[in-house]
Amino acid sequence: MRYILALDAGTTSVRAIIFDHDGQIRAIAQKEIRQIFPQPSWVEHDPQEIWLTQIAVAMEALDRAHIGPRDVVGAGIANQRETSIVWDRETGNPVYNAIVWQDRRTAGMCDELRAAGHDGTIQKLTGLILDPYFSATKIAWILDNVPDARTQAEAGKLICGTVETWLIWKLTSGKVHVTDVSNASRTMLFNLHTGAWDKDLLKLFRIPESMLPEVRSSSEVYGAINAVPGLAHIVVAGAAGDQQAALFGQLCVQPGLAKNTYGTGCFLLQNIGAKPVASKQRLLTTAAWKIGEKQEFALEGGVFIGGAIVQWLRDGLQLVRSAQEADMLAASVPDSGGVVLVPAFTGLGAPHWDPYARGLIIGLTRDTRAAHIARAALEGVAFQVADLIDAMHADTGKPFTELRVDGGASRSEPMMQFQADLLGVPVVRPAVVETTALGAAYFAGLAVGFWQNTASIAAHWQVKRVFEPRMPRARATELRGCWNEALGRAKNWEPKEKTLHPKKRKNNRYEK
Ligand SMILES: Nc1ncnc2c1ncn2[C@@H]1O[C@H](COP(=O)(O)OP(=O)(O)O)[C@@H](O)[C@H]1O
Ligand SMILES: O=P(O)(O)OC[C@H](O)CO
Repeated sequence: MRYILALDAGTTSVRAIIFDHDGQIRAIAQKEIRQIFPQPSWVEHDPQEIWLTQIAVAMEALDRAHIGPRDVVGAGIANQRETSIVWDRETGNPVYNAIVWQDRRTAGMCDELRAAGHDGTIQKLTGLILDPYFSATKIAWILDNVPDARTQAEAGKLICGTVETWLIWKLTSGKVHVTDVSNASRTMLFNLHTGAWDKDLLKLFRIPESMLPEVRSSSEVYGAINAVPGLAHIVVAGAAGDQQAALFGQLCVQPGLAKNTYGTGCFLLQNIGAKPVASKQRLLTTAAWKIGEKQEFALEGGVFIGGAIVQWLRDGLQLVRSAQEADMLAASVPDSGGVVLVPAFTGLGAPHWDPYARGLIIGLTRDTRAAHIARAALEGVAFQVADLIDAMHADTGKPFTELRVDGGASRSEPMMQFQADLLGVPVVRPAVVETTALGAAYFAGLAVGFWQNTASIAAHWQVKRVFEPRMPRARATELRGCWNEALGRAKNWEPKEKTLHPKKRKNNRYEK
C-alpha cells in the first residue's frame, strides 16, 4: 500500500495527514503554534517554530500510520496564505518573524497608496483589494524596519516567500525556492492576467525581484526532501494556499461550485473557471490552481476571525477550556439573549474592508450570562459568512442552494445550525472536514500519477451531515438587521494615526 503525505501549515496549528488511495485519513498529527502579539493588531509567528513543528508532526504521522518514507509517493503542502517571511539566502535565518495575514500594521501604508490613487490599478492587475492583509506591504515593512534589510535585499542577499515557499526551501536544504500560482496570487505582486510577477507593482512596493520565488503550477514535482532523514527522498509534488486547496479537496472543480472553510478565519470560494473575472462586490479574484497548463480562478470572500473567536473565548477570556466546551456552553441557551458579538478583532475583511474596525459586544443586560456571550461569538462567525454569501450572490447572480463547509470550526454543531438558519439553505458537511490537507494531497497525488485525473478522485467526496434550516425567515431577517446595526458601530473604531507607517514621511511617498 502507498500513501500521500499532506502538510497543512495553518494559522492556529500545523498538521500532517497520511491519505490512502481512497482519500481516507490513515493517520494525523497536529500541534498548535504560538501566536505572537507584539502590539495590538500585530500578529506574528516564529518561522523556525513553523518549520520544526511541521517536520515533527510529519514524522509523528508516519509513526502513527506505521509506515516509513519509502511508503510515501509524494507530499503536498497547503498553507496559511499571505503570511510573509524574509530570510538570508546563505544562512537560512529569517531576519524577522513571519508577519501573519491577520496583522494590521501596514494599514497606514495602504492609506498612503490609496490616497495616491493606486488602489484601482492594484485591483485590476492582481484581483485583490488594497489592504494590509496581503503580502506586499508586509514584505515592504520588513525591508523598511529591520536594520540593514533593504541594503541586503538590494544586494541579492535576502529572499522571501509565503509559508509553503519557506517549507519547501527548508525541506530541500535551500535548493528550491518556489511558490505556486495560488499563493503567488495573494501577494499583491502577481499579475493575474500575465501569470507572472508584475514589475510595476514590484517598483511601487519597492521590493527587489531577486527576492521572489519562481512561480510554478500547484501540481508538479518541485524537489525531493533531503533535510530530514526520517522523510528523506519523499518528493514534494503539490502546493497551494489552504483555501484553494480546500476548494479542490471539496471537489469544487466546475465553475459555480463553492465551499466555505471555517478555520482561524472563514473563507468562501467559488470556482469561476478559466477567466479571472473581476468582482463588483469588493470580493477577490484569485488563482484557484494550475494543473499542467490549465489555470483556473476563483472568487473569494474572507473574514479574518472565524474559529479564532473560539480560541479567544478559551485563551483570551478564559471562559472555556476547549472548543467543545464553548459549543456546549453556547448550546445551553436557545439564543444569544439579544447579545451581538462582532469579531472585528483584526479589522473587517470582505466585503467591508475596514482595517480600523475593532471587536464589539453589544446588547448586554443584567440577565446576560457567559453562555449568551459564547453563543453570540459563534453567531458572529455565521453572520460574517452570511454577508459573504450575499456579496457572492450579488456578484454572480446565482443564489446558493446549499453551502459545502469544512475546516476545524465546522465541527461546531451550534455554529453550523445557526448558519443554515441564517441562510435558509442546507449546510452540508462532508465526511472528511480536513479538505485543506486533502486538496494538497490530491495536487501531489495527481503530479506523481497516484491518481490519474480529477474524475478518478470525484467518488471520494461523501456527505456526512446536513444541517437543514429551521428558523422562520422573518426571524433570520430580524437577526441580520441587529447584526448590521452592531457592525456599523464596530466599523472605523481605531484612530488612523495609531496604525500609520512608522517611517511615514511628510509627503506621501506613493505619489504618482
Ligand atoms: N468544535 C469546535 N467548535 C468551534 N470551533 C472549533 C471547534 N474545533 C476547532 N475549532 C476552531 O477551529 C480553528 C481551527 O481550525 P483549523 O481548520 O485547524 O484552522 P487553521 O487551519 O486556521 O489552523 C480554531 O480557531 C478553533 O478554535
Ligand atoms: O489558517 P486558516 O485555515 O484560517 O487560513 C488562513 C488563510 O489562508 C488566510 O488567507
